[in-house]
Amino acid sequence: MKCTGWARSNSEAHKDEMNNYTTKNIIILFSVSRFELIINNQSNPTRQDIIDKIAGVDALFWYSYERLDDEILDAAGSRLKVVATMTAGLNHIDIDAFKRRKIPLAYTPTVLNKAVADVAVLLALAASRRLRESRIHIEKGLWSGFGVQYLLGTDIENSTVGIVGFGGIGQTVAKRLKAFEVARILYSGHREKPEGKQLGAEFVPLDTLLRESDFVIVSAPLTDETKNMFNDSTFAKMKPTAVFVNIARGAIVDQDALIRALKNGTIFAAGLDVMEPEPLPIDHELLELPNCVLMPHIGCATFKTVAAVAELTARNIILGYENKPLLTPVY
Ligand SMILES: O=C(O)[C@H](O)CO
Repeated sequence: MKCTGWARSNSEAHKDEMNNYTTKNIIILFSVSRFELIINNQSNPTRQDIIDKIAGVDALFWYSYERLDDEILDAAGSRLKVVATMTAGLNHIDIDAFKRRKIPLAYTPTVLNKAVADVAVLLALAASRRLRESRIHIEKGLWSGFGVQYLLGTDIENSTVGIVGFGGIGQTVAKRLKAFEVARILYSGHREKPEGKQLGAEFVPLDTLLRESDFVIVSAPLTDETKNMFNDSTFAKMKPTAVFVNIARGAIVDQDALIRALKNGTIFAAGLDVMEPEPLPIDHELLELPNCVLMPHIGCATFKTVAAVAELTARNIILGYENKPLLTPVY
């Protein structure tokens, strides 16, 4: 049995990390199930690199945002029995192609909720307390000492926080926010969730959320409906003191509109773990904005979480190969 894994690591350090903390468990799991594991250690494999190497595998362990579609499934060939993506997001996958071919497909919801929610809170605090600007002040010698008006930020205590997309990650963010004694948690989405009441969160229309929130945190999946959902008109509805956080997918935001909103003071600040494109070019305008805190899409990147996500992916592959029900099937 052959299974191929594709890492998206783009630095030697990241690769070592993968090897030490993630691949070790996977190798053990696969070897006891008598899989031959072909590990791709190539930094930034191109689509063609992937296509060239996956012919004849029984399973794909997908750790990449490369589109997973008919072309890839054709390249893998008729032996392919199961595919598992090491992501909670599914926007890079043509799910219909899997359904048509009846190939089991697994993903990794839930296990990364806490790590990603932590990053949402981290970015909310970092942006509201002007972390990037503060660092610039120190580096450039602009720190002139104590000043009553110096680098004032906005408080999270007693604030209204709006969460757009109240799935597992959004709900975990709400749990964490309790510790900060926020005044209200609002959420929007397709429907009211039973967990909302338990968490003391109010289901409101998006416009209400935008108008009333001091922090707007996006944790919705990227779909045709959410693509560019944050644009000039959405930002215009937000408070000029609002902090915008995105830990979901960059394409949910019209990034040029966000840059305008940050430059013009339409909103106060932003914290982003995701952007477009990824990796962000080093001369991108987002990097020049003092009121924008950026992280390179590492929401789930803790040693423990990545290991758990990798293990779940491997277990799904083994189950799928043995024709058993997947732990976390996509469909
Ligand atoms: O979809 C996911 O799993 C997250 O974006 C982690 O990278």
